[in-house]
Amino acid sequence: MTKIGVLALQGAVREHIQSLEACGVEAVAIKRKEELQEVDGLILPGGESTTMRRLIDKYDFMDDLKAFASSGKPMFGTCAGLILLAKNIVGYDEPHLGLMDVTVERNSFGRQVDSFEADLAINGVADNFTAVFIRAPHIVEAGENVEVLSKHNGRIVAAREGQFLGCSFHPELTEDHRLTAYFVKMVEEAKQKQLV
Ligand SMILES: NC(=O)CC[C@H](N)C(=O)O
Repeated sequence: MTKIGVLALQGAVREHIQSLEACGVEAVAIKRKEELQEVDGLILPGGESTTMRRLIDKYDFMDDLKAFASSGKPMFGTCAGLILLAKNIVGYDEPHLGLMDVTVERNSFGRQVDSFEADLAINGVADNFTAVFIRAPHIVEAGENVEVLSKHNGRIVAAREGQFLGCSFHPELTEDHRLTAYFVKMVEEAKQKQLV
């Protein structure tokens, strides 16, 4: 059975686990780097990217997360998780994981509006997806191999580059599991390829 991990250092872990289970796969909270070996794909949840980065360093996850990516297994970064995945972060000299060819800007929907909902069209996923944004980043620039999946008010809020999927919002906070299901499919396809 396909098994997907959710990095459980901080942030919205339980809701992602429930969403994955609703999609019919086994889901595990990853608290130790050794546990990465058990899973076929990984979700980096929303939360606070600077805190998550601190915990990645504290629990010595960095090399193992990069090795996970090098093995070709899919990774899905949501909100703070997208910031962790990005190769460039506006205002920072260094990225965190630096895996996905996008530039992101943190807290980029204005300070007055901490959170809001928007109906999005997401390519290959849904025509009408209610997305919850919480102090969300957006993708300022996407590399040539990045497929833009969704925009909100002209700003890129979901994208895919091969094994990497990222979104600005929190897909785990509603009962709509279609974006999680899209990631599950990515993981199943990658797993299939490795078996052949
Ligand atoms: N909901 C979220 O994940 C917010 C992300 C947070 N603003 C950050 O920069 O890490």
